[in-house]
Amino acid sequence: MADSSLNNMTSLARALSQPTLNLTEVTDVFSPRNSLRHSCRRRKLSSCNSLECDESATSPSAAEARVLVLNTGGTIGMTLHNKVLAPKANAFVKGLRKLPILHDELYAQQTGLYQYYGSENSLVLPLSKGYKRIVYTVIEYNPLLDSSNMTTDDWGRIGKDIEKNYESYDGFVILHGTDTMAYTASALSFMCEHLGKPIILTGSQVPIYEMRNDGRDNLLGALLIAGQFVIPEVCLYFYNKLYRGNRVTKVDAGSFNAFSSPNLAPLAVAEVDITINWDTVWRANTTAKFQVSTELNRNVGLLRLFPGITAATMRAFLQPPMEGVVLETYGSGNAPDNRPDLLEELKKATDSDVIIINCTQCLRGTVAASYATGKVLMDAGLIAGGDMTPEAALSKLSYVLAKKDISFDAKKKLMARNLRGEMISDVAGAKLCLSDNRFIQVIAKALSISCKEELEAIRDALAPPLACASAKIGDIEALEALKEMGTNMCLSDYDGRTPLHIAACEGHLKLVEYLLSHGATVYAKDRYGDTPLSNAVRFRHKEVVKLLRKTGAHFSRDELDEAGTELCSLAASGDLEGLEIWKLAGADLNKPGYNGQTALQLAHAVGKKEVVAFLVQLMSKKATSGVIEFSATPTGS
Ligand SMILES: NC(=O)C[C@H](N)C(=O)O
Repeated sequence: MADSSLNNMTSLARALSQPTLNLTEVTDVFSPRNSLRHSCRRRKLSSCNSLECDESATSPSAAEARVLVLNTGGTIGMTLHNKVLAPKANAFVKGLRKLPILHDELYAQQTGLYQYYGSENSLVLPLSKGYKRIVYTVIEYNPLLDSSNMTTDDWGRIGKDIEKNYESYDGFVILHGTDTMAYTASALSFMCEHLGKPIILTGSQVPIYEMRNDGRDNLLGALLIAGQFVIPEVCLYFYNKLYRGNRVTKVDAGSFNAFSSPNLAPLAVAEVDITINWDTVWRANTTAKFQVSTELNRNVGLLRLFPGITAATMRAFLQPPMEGVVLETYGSGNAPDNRPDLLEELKKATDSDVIIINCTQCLRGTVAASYATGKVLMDAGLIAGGDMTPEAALSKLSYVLAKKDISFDAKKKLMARNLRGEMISDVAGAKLCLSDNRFIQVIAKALSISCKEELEAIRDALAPPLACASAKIGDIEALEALKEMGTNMCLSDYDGRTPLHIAACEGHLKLVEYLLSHGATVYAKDRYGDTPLSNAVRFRHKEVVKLLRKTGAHFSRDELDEAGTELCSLAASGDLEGLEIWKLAGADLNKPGYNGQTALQLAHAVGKKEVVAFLVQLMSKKATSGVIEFSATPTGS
């Protein structure tokens, strides 16, 4: 342990002493801007000169973020009908337009927002404290549902809508009734595989149309987080807190503070500032592309143990077609060990391939094999559900049991494993404590710092530039050391540049792979609005482009807007390699440039025959997952 810390220190020291490690240089790797590119991006933002649209709102090209809102129903949009609350169709967006905290009509008009986004359901928040404009589009479901009416089919529809729109938005907000919100949030957390963007469920206890209501704050908070932070999780936002979706349960029907996450601290709190608890945020750790698995097994159920339950009740519940059961047991996962009749029913069910998960009825705590009354359940073949909520355990069963391509044993193993942060993992507790880290200790001593909060503050201040510096020279060991300190690989330097941006510029494929497997996000945008993908394209790192594409990276809307002009300039200069890499990165070669001409038309007009031939060949090939199936040597003319 001491040795490896010392090694890590050595490699960090090495990173720090590299002559190439001038931090200004590192972060300036991509600073020079092409003014044409940037003026193309700005819609009509620069013509906006009202007091509402101050300079900071209009000058940086990365100032707008897009969020898709799926309105499924719930109290937030309900009105009274015959003295009871029920959803009201086609009223929500109209209502929002009248609320200045949720829509800035002047900005929308002056920047041509409606024409640009082409939707009457597009709205825009006032400028955020972080100088972002969050433009959001609302899709209203028909019918709108009280969440008590939700089924697994509705979960599938939400999942598919997110999948369909994934590349066009920075984040997603799902408006949902509170009654079954914890179930939907849990289910979506499993259904959304390799998620890289925030999906935030919210709703309210009082309709947004009423004078005193919690809907406005909840919606505003969810939008601000979804538009400003790359939290790659299905979350639930309520009463100023952002929770991991599969950790929550509804605990209060009469309070604005309706949800609790008993076994996991909130991912963020929205107080004077929005503070993200990055140490807790789940990291994607994948190089695979986002997809939604809508296959769910409905033969699952929840059974709450109670004193005096009969064997007949147990038997009836475990009958086919039941395939998976969450047994809500007492305390730390206990059941009577003096009831052989019950234990026999459980054993018979597990022997006939019913998966039974042992979850506690307690709000807080975990299942542990500390009592004889708990051990009998393990002996009967139950799987320990750790500290999972019953909602998470049930939806996980439904998701895992529906998997077609894996064996029954593999399904049991998946149920025991932490898949999306829904339970304490095997390595829980192994998280490195900052005070163990020699590197931080040395700094702390030098600065006479002793308390944990101060140490964390130092780590958070030092880590981003150090990680970018390590990325610049391709030093995985140094990154490893930083990771051991608890550094979040998504943190950016003062230019908004993450280690992944830098590694993509440098073409360090192995390091890009490392970062992607350790929590880096492909959707990070620097202060110029550039993504790691556009950096890799600019510096012609083909393999990095392929890997980023495979992981789901795509050009941002702004980058796509200017692709035509960039392609024309490559065509004009006969830059075949440049054209190929843009195609690899997913650009549409038919996109016209600023004067309406496509790259092909331009090459033709200026007599670049080899470019014409190359483009024709390129356009006939399919670029799937960043691979174009042809050789780069152009043929014919
Ligand atoms: N507050 C709410 O949203 C409760 C409502 N019954 C629902 O779940 O849709």
